[in-house]
Amino acid sequence: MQISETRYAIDPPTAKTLDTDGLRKHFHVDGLFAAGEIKLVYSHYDRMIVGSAVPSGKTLTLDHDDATGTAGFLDRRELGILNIGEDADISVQSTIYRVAKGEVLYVGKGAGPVEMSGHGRFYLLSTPAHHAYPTKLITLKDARRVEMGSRETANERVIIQFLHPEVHETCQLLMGYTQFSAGSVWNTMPAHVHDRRMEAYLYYDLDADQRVFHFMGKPDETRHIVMANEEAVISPPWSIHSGAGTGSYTFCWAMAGDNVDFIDMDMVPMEALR
Ligand SMILES: O=C[C@H](O)[C@@H](O)CC(=O)C(=O)O
Ligand SMILES: [Zn+2]
Repeated sequence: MQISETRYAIDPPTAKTLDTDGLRKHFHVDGLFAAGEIKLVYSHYDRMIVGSAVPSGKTLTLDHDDATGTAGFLDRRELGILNIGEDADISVQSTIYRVAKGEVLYVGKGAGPVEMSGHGRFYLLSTPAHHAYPTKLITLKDARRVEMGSRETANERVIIQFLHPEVHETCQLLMGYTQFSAGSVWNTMPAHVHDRRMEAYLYYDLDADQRVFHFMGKPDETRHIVMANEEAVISPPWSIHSGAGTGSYTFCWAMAGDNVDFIDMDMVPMEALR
């Protein structure tokens, strides 16, 4: 079953009036990774769709959703799929891709139905597309690694870039995940914004009894959202997106917008944060 939900784009003056429930209703995404289901959340920020598919040994097909107003889901969209579960198969245009945990399958515009099977836990990200780039399995070996942070500031981590112009060209979807050195728990601090691009995070590989405090908001009007394992959060283009975990975790980041320039960020000086 495919469940679609729409999240409208909230502006900064509205965001600052929201209480905990209001913030969660607009930005926090839970209930993903339900067994036997495809779940999709349609965000009006750059029309990114964030979702999941858990075939649970059967086959789930992503083919159509009324939300896109097209016959086929991928008629005018591209798709990135990250497997956070067991190695599993995805079939696109009669080719079967064996996707291991930590690998990303890019599916280009116009590729048709996507059949997911086995015991994968697939995280789905889709954005509008204007060109058909080839469908490709991107392995850890293909991905680009950028080391950041230090032990002293508890943010020693590696940013592993899968959908990035130097790895595999896409229309607007940029995607990868960040892993930490033992004991490092802070992501994306010093914080940044990029008003040209929105971003979505999925926190995973977090123990069930641990949480990540995810920070959002304009730099001078920050809020936090408490995140459990396998929960996602939508970051508006004007918002910081940073988090600190009470335990170890990995997170998948994905962006869409005007450019595909990963390093195009406006860094926020510490003294500007409030
Ligand atoms: O714009 C880039 C994104 O916020 C993330 O890639 C940041 C990140 O993975 C990190 O600092 O760990
Ligand atoms: Zn960012």
